[in-house]
This record gives sequence, C-alpha cells and structure tokens, in this order.
Amino acid sequence: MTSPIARARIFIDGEAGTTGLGIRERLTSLPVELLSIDPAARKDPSARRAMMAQADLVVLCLPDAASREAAAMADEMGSTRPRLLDASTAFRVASDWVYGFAEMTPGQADLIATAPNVSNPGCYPTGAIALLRPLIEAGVMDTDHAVSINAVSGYSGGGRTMIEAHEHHGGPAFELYGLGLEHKHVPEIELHARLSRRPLFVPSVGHFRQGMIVSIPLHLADLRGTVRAGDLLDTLRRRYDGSPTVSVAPADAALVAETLAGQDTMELRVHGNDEHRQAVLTARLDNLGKGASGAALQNIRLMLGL
Ligand SMILES: NC(=O)C1=CN([C@@H]2O[C@H](COP(=O)(O)OP(=O)(O)OC[C@H]3O[C@@H](n4cnc5c(N)ncnc54)[C@H](OP(=O)(O)O)[C@@H]3O)[C@@H](O)[C@H]2O)C=CC1
Ligand SMILES: CC(=O)N[C@@H](CCC(=O)OP(=O)(O)O)C(=O)O
Repeated sequence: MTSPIARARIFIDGEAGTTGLGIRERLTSLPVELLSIDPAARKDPSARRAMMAQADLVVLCLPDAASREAAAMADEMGSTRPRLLDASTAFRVASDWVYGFAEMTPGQADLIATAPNVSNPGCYPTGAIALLRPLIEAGVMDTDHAVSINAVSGYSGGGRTMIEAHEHHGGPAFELYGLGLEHKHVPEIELHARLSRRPLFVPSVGHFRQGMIVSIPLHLADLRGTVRAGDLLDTLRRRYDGSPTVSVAPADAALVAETLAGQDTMELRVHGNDEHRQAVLTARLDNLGKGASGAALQNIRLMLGL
C-alpha cells in the first residue's frame, strides 16, 4: 500500500452525471478535498485542465471520447500529471492501465495502489470476471470454454438518458439488447477473465432503477475432469475468503436483482444439480455500487493509501 497523501485533492470530471454523483456522495466518508468545477464550465477544456492541474487524483466519469480527451490533457502536464481513475470503457483493455478490480486475482490491489492510471471495471464484467477467472486460474475451466453470459441490469446502467426515459416516459418492463453481439463489455470480460474464446453476452434491462444479476449456465461435463457443483463453490470460496466486498453465498431457488441496491458488495452463488450435471453461476450486485461508484471508492482508497 502507498503512504497516505495528507488530504488529497480529488477532481471528478463529470461530477454531475450518474456515476460522478455516486462517487461524490461516497467521498464524504474519506479525508479528502473535493475540487468542484463551475457547472457552467464543466465541458470547457481549459477549465477542466485547470482543475486537473490542482488535483492529486482525477476521477473521469465521462463518455469514452471525453475520457480519452481528458487522459490526453493529463499526459500533456508531464511531471505534474495527476493520477487518473477512469470509469468509462475507454482504457479497460489498455496495456498501460491497471484494471481496477481489487479482488480479481492476488496482487491486483497492490498494482492498483501504485498505478498512475486505473480503469474502473464495467458493471457486467465485474460479475462475469468474478465468476469465471477463479475457475480458469484453478484449471477447472479451459480458456477456450464456450461461455455464455446472461445479465439483467437496472435502467440506471444506461446513465442519464435511460434514467429519464424510464422515469419520465415509461420505459419497457424488460428488454434484451446487445443482440448484435458487439457489446462494449465483451473484450473486457474476455481479457480479464483470461478467456481465449469470445464469450456470448446477452444483456437485458428491466424497469427498476438499480441492481444487477449476471448468470452463467454451465454443463459440468464440459469442464475439466469430473467436476461437481460443490467443486465450483469451493473454488470461488477459496478465492474470496475473507473479502469484505465479495461473498460466496448459499444457492437459492430464485434471485431478485434489486436486493443489493444501495450497497457496494457483490454476492456470488453456484446453483448446481449434480444429477443433471448442470450448474448456473450467478453474481448479484448494484450496477451503481460495486458495478461503478462503490468500486471507484475502493480504488480511490487504494490509490491514496486510505
Ligand atoms: N451508469 C452506470 O451504471 C455506469 C456508468 N459507467 C461509465 O461512467 C461514465 C459516465 O456514465 P454515467 O455517469 O452513467 O453517464 P451520465 O450521462 O449520467 O453522466 C455523464 C456526465 O459527463 C458529462 N459530460 C459529457 N461530455 C462531457 C465533456 N466533454 N466534458 C465534461 N463533461 C462531460 C455529462 O454532462 P451532460 O449531462 O451535461 O452532458 C454528465 O454530467 C460512462 O463512461 C459510463 O460508461 C460505468 C459503470 C456503470
Ligand atoms: C443498462 C445499460 O445500458 N447498461 C450499459 C452498461 C452500463 C455501463 O455504462 O457500463 P460501464 O460500466 O461500461 O460504463 C450498457 O449496456 O451499455
């Protein structure tokens, strides 16, 4: 862990957006100084650059293109460059950025603590990678396993535009999307879960504000060796033993997506039937909590040694 910076200064670029607001609220629990931009100048590059120049850490809560622009601005500052934590998809598979999923694998939290650039994970990848990577690292699942990932998110996952659509114009009760099979989270899941074969990913959104379930059906006969559902459970338990944020919970007959709304934790489960040699892995989280702002707070604490 790095030595704590005395009252570090943090600038959230995109502070008024969904993720930015969630981070701002959570920062009140930390001994840091929040630098806020004049709302009228929030998209003015010179005003943003001036805020960045005063900050120890800049948290980017922007669309991808604006994040790339902000990272380029930071690079122009040379030795006075602030450290960056990016909430967008822009740098999640970039080799010179550290992936900000502290529990993903042993040693990841230490990498985050010292990195100049950290990318906050996507909401869906947080659940998918948490379930898949321990199985691949334990050799239970082959890297080229034919993985299918189904997921449902609350509408806040679509940012301000989708929130307004659902809250003011009555969005659909349930909608499958990403059916072109090009969702922006697939490369991130493939890389960080350590898959060598592109997974199928079918996301959906429901008419509820916050919450998410990611589920991965498995035929146990397609895994390595003679694997039972209990072996999958043991593998996940070993990986997340003692984690305050990721827990491995008992299987349940049904799961409600909204249960963890407002919380920054994630629950993993293995729902197995050894007679039929089948299992469904699930991750339940709040897309705005462990899926976004809660993970960002975890990364901020690690980066500042708090
Ligand atoms: N919502 C979610 O569940 C998650 C979102 N994310 C990621 O976080 C990022 C932000 O998403 P989210 O908070 O949902 O989006 P929002 O649309 O709610 O917020 C984006 C914010 O960025 C501002 N903004 C847009 N362009 C610029 C610019 N060029 N310069 C400065 N500010 C700008 C917007 O201002 P204005 O509204 O005035 O245009 C708005 O305040 C995205 O990259 C998203 O992928 C990550 C994890 C989960
Ligand atoms: C419901 C919905 O639209 N969800 C968004 C994902 C949420 C999000 O913005 O994801 P990031 O974590 O990558 O930023 C989507 O599918 O694009």
